[in-house]
Amino acid sequence: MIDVRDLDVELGGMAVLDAVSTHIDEGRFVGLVGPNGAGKSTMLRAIGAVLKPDAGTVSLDGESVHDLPSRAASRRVATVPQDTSLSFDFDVRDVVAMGRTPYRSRFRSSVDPAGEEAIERALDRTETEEFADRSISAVSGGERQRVVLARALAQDTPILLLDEPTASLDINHQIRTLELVRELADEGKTVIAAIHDLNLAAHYCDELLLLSGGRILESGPPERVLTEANLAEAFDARAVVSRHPVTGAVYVTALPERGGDREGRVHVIGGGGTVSRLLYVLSVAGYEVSAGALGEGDSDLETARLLGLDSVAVEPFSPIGSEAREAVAELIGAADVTVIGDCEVGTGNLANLECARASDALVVVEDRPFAERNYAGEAARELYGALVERGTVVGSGEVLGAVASAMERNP
Ligand SMILES: Nc1ncnc2c1ncn2[C@@H]1O[C@H](COP(=O)(O)OP(=O)(O)OP(=O)(O)O)[C@@H](O)[C@H]1O
Repeated sequence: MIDVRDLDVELGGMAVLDAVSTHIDEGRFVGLVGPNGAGKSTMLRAIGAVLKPDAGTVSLDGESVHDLPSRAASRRVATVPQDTSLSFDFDVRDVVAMGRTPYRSRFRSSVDPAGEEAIERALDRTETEEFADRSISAVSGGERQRVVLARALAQDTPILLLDEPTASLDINHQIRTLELVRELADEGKTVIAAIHDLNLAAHYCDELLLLSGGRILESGPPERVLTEANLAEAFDARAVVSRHPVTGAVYVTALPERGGDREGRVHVIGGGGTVSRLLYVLSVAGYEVSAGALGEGDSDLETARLLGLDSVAVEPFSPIGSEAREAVAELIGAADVTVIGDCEVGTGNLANLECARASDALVVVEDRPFAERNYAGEAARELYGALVERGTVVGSGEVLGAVASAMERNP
């Protein structure tokens, strides 16, 4: 159990950590997230007794880490620093063996019965065995990062502190490393890791601590911490938070700032991925964009959600019910311009197109000619034909211009 109480750290005359308090239970995997310079490394260094705080305490199972003799502290906490460069030229296996230092006597060439096994196990779990006999100066940056993790594992501590453990790793090893760290936590280790990739952090960690300007802005399960408001405050970034469609984990997408100069509301009718790009382009241009109705599972709906747009969702592959129809009518009523994407004119879209009739300013995207589309019967064809006649028909590359003109005509 780690208990951090009112931690203050000043560096170079600046308050880097300001009254930081938190409590971490055994076997938890906690992700430390926050912008550059927030104080993540400093917090890890203070918890790992690498740095003495100016005020406050860090207790491990009730004992102050800063009062423990260094060997005792090293048997409790292992740290993998951000900078893994080593200034000596040992073989990888010897570097990993250094993790056993806290268990070796300085006076006798004494025995560390668990040592060999711990070293082999650490090499095995970090997949560094294959280059164990190579010099540490002859491995890549990412391989070295795994070696330093192996050294920390060989240290066999109940607490593991990792400062950006995946920073120089390829995508495969990022996942493998975090899977390993997850396993270690499930086996009972308490892990705190500074992680820049919010989505990896959300997927693997039990809890997140969001640090900003040396203070904890939020802590708790990923869905509580990674909110649009918290991300805006901590990172000064526009981001939308959704659920990853495959893993179900909280998923953050950082967006470019809205262009800002385009004003007005645009409603988009699409489906089957025909308007995903369009939703993005209109939204980034600055418009308030809404979409729908779209079937659950439709990639256009996923995009709308990722972009944080107003959308109407319905059961997939079924006609749009009266409630959804009303919602669509309301969005179209509020919009200055309605855009019909290059989508199917099938049963699914029929009610949307009927609602679009009410729009005073219609832009119709036609990458495929009228005749080549699929229609759900003659009535659908007629309805669509009527909309085409009333609207401005453009290719998908010209939509932004067409929307701007329609806005001007319909202020
Ligand atoms: N030795 C030092 N002297 C003065 N200021 C320092 C020192 N070490 C760190 N800082 C400052 O303390 C702040 C916090 O640094 P820290 O490394 O803890 O941030 P971080 O959240 O880990 O950042 P990053 O994501 O960039 O690694 C930064 O503004 C940094 O410039």
